[in-house]
Amino acid sequence: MATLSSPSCHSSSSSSYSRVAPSSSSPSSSLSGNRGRITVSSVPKRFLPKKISLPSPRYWNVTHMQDGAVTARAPLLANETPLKELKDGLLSITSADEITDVAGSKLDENETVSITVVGASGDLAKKKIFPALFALYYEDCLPKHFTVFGYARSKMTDAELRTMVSRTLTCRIDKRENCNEKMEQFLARCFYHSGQYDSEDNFTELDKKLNEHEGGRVSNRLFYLSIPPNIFINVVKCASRSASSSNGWTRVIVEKPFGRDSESSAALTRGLKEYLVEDQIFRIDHYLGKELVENLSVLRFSNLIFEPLWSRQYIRNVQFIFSEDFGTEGRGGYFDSYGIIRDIMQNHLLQILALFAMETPVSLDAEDIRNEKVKVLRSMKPLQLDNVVIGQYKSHTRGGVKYPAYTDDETVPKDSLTPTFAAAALFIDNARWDGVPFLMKAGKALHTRRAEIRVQFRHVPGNLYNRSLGMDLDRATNELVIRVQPDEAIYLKINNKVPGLGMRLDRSNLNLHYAARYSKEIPDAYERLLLDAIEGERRLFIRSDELDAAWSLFTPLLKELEEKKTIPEYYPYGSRGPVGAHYLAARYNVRWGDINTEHHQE
Ligand SMILES: NC(=O)C1=CN([C@@H]2O[C@H](COP(=O)(O)OP(=O)(O)OC[C@H]3O[C@@H](n4cnc5c(N)ncnc54)[C@H](OP(=O)(O)O)[C@@H]3O)[C@@H](O)[C@H]2O)C=CC1
Ligand SMILES: O=C1O[C@H](COP(=O)(O)O)[C@@H](O)[C@H](O)[C@H]1O
Repeated sequence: MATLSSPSCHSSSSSSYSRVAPSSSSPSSSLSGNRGRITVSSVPKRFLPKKISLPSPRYWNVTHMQDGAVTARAPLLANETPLKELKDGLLSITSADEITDVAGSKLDENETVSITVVGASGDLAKKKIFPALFALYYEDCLPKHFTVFGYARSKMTDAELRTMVSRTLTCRIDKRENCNEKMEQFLARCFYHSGQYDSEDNFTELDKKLNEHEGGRVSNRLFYLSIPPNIFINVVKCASRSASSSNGWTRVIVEKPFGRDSESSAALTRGLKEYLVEDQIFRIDHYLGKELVENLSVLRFSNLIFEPLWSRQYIRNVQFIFSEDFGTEGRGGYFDSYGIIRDIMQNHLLQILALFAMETPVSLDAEDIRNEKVKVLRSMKPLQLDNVVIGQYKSHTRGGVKYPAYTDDETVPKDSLTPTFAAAALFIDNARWDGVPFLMKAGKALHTRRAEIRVQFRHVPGNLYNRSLGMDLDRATNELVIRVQPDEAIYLKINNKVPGLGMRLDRSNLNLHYAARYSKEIPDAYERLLLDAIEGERRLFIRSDELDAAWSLFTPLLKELEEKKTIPEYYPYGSRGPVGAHYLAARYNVRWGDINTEHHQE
């Protein structure tokens, strides 16, 4: 029998999460997946929630409790499996081998998952979605019975889709064994149906094909909307009316942008909810699937040393930095009606900020985490124009190579004022963060590609070594850096003595460098998120109230920028961006942490 320990998609979750409310009076209340076994020891009944939404079996949650019977749910299991009865108010489960195989070969003989990539001919599908699905297949994370369907208007045969997909598939550096064989097996499960996005008839044809592949099993269907947002509702309408599952679940992954402002986002949500309930909607923000973003909560909540420092008392400022060393090449048409604030800040950076600043959630359950994130977002003041700097890249020639201006893109109007760079100062009006500047900076066509979180700590009060630290005490404060990409790392800058008989201080890094620490290749964010959607785990997807709160912060500013036709500060392609970002930070006595990196080995 396959067990939890075998597929590597489980190795990352060798310890799992309990839904049981933490309490000092609770006896051992952990629910841990340990090499194929679930161990729950002596959890008092009062700590078990009455009703739990669909769980992720990767995290092996107890899902349901009724009349004293406790059940856990595996990913693709139609019927919940009773584990053991509650006795005297205590749950005592030591082994649950009968629900071991997440990939489903034992448990879901009668179940199937069909993944339809709508917009299969597009850039995202080729670049990210098909490769992520293959990676999941390679890692044995997909259920035994699964089918992938590409759907788009372009005419293509199954064979042509397979050829297109095969060009983008790669094996992990650390896993090349049987790679070609696995690719062939995966491609044999990929099919294509050409159709219009607003044709119920075309979706009925798709439904027929899906039924044939599902072969009478319980059908679970995931639709990935990898299409421009103006056709989301058409597709959801047709898919839900003509191609949703009749006896299993139907879920829809929606790609950003989720609107342009509060009103359009609310309209999109209303439109989606005409055909789907909130639990069927998986709004993806792929930054939430990145390894180091996922690690943020682990770092905070499983290490004693960080959480006590995580407040205005010890933290001077926090910085969220995103930069790309290329422009909008190829995506100018989309980008020009959104700009960098909507493209990166309102979603990716704000989501990371919410995770960074939230209070400890009651549990790792999706709703508990999302509740805390919403609270942070709702505690923030809408962004003010004078707390924002915007920029746009202009052409630049370096080493004989001419790099284009943003407006050189043929799909961008020559007089476009759309920002390709923005810096902003945000504040959270709650007891933990009152007065702490949360700075964001995001830009395209800058000198480097990186995404990181920087936490700058306060000065040491009455520091005995102030004289040895030099004039610039700010630079001598501790700084925690979480480098999301590239070359993932978490490091803490500390002061130390230079070895020798004298007393000279130096700055060094305590460094968790992922490439040095782990030989395993880090999975792409889309792999984690696709697997979560298949398993019904919503923790890393955006709930509609989170989205509303996020738009409320940015909508007034975005409108003001557009109404006033604010002119962006122009910066050369490949530079560090507008100097205005430094003045903005200086207003809050902050220096951007990424500026020093050239002088220090990080
Ligand atoms: N590409 C990326 O890196 C990222 C993309 N996204 C989002 O993911 C979604 C898909 O992105 P991407 O693949 O780049 O998009 P594309 O522009 O490549 O569009 C995907 C497919 O949709 C169809 N399509 C394109 N334009 C239209 C139109 N005006 N009307 C009807 N159908 C159209 C085309 O298929 P056909 O003509 O065959 O029907 C196309 O192949 C978008 O919402 C995007 O914002 C999010 C993050 C990153
Ligand atoms: O969502 C988006 O993200 C990409 C950057 O993603 P990454 O995972 O490569 O860092 C960005 O290029 C794009 O403009 C934006 O829409």
